[in-house]
Amino acid sequence: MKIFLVGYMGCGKSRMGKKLASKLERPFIDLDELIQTKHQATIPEIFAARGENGFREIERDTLQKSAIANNTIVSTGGGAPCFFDNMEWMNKNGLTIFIDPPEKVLADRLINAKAERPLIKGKSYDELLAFIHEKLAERRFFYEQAKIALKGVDLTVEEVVEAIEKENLEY
Ligand SMILES: Nc1ncnc2c1ncn2[C@@H]1O[C@H](COP(=O)(O)OP(=O)(O)O)[C@@H](O)[C@H]1O
Ligand SMILES: O=C(O)C1=C[C@@H](OP(=O)(O)O)[C@@H](O)[C@H](O)C1
Ligand SMILES: [Mg+2]
Repeated sequence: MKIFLVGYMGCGKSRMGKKLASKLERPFIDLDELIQTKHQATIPEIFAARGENGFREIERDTLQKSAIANNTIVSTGGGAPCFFDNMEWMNKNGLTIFIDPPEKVLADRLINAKAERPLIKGKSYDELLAFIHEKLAERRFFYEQAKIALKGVDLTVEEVVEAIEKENLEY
């Protein structure tokens, strides 16, 4: 089945997805990269041209209508599970994994990776921490619908595989 990595910006979905795909010898797709390729524009350009609502429609269509192959590891964008019926759709179509490090770890990672993320562009460290705190509280409701939740800061790919195997699922 497909495996979907979900969680807040900076939790490591893109990085872990690549590693997991390589470990399991499966194809890998980063949803944001697929969106950028399909639309020949960067995520900030799409936000600027169509607003967040426009981006969310593209995101839903790319997730649900791209015929992503069945055994693919998919790293989603942080907002993907929180709009439309995306979380329900992912749970119906694969195994969902929520990566959940502490808020301060997210802020420490994101402070140097703001430019490509329009929602946090230009924020100071304190503003970023406050923003993460507020948004994560809203988004947790969706992330927690994932089949597997993994806390941990330095999560290894082996720990992710172990958690999947513990579920005793065909994957
Ligand atoms: N376990 C980790 N240890 C150190 N840095 C990490 C870890 N996971 C992610 N990062 C770094 O944090 C930033 C965000 O990671 P990324 O995989 O893009 O997260 P996401 O896709 O969830 O937004 C990147 O610079 C990445 O290299
Ligand atoms: O959390 C969000 O709403 C977003 C997260 C980003 O992906 P990452 O979670 O991979 O940073 C990207 O989809 C876009 O900037 C919006
Ligand atoms: Mg990512």
